[in-house]
Amino acid sequence: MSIEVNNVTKKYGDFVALDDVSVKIPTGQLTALLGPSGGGKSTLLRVIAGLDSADTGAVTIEGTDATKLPPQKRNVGFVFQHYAVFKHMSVAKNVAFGLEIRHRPKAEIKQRVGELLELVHLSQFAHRMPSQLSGGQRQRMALARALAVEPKVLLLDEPFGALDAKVRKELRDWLRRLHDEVHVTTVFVTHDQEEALEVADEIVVINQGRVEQIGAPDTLYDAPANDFVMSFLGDVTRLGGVLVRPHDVEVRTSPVSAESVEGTISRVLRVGFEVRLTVLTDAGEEVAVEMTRTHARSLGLEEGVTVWLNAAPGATTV
Ligand SMILES: Nc1ncnc2c1ncn2[C@@H]1O[C@H](COP(=O)(O)OP(=O)(O)OP(=O)(O)O)[C@@H](O)[C@H]1O
Repeated sequence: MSIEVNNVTKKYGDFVALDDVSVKIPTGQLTALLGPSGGGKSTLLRVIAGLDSADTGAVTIEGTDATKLPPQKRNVGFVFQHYAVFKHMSVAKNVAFGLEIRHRPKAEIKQRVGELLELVHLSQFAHRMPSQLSGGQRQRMALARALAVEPKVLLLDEPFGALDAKVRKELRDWLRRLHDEVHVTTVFVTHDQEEALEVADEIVVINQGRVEQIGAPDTLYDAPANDFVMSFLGDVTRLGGVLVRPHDVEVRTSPVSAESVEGTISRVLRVGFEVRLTVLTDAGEEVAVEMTRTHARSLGLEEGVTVWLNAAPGATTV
């Protein structure tokens, strides 16, 4: 195991930020720490980095007990959301910084910086100043700088947090490809479930200082351990008292079984290729349903139409 966090508790005054957290992160894996704001994700990352110390518990990195080691002795590279760039240094100098303070030979530094800039697709910007880069480019520069000293572990706190949706998506794809190339054990913090589902090999769901579930994206999505994980990883609605995903609600214009729930369509919203319906059931539940436009059209679904709802066979329910 590359990173092991065992029974870590961290308090700020009386407030418990991490409550007996244990996580194992295998070598070479890309892991997301996912959860709502204030849940403890950044605190856990900082404890792994050594920027914060645990009150109790232990952190092991690559078999070495790192609990008491200072950050610079842990062989981790980190990039935090409000990335610190050296504004007065060129992109190449920023990337070279970690190697220069380690007094590596000039020729080696030049070669390594060249390779890294190629890796993050910034070769043509080597001589620019950080202020002449876009947000996404600056973030890639920060990643190159963190990778320069060949850390065993890369820790990223909301690496794409401050960027717009399109750039986030590009960087997300890029991070996945980069990870496939260099295989450095990577842990990144995000509150964006789609980002975690798309990029990570494994997701650790953290809420109120506790680990709710750890698993591959598909496992968490298809077999959530509880209400919290189900609602955090994807949309949910309540049908007949159970949580179900809106696209797993089947709509018919006549009942198919004794379980069919009768209701009236109270709202129809068209978003791109899909249609989102709100159905008010006779029991007073407002059920959200998602389906394709074609399907909605073929059933003649409009506001005011009476329908019967069932959870699709095999649907995930909690
Ligand atoms: N230095 C500190 N002093 C006191 N409380 C703190 C400190 N750092 C964090 N906390 C509290 O610990 C809790 C967890 O914070 P943390 O930053 O780990 O959450 P997070 O899951 O990363 O949230 P976000 O997504 O908003 O960054 C929060 O309630 C926060 O207010």
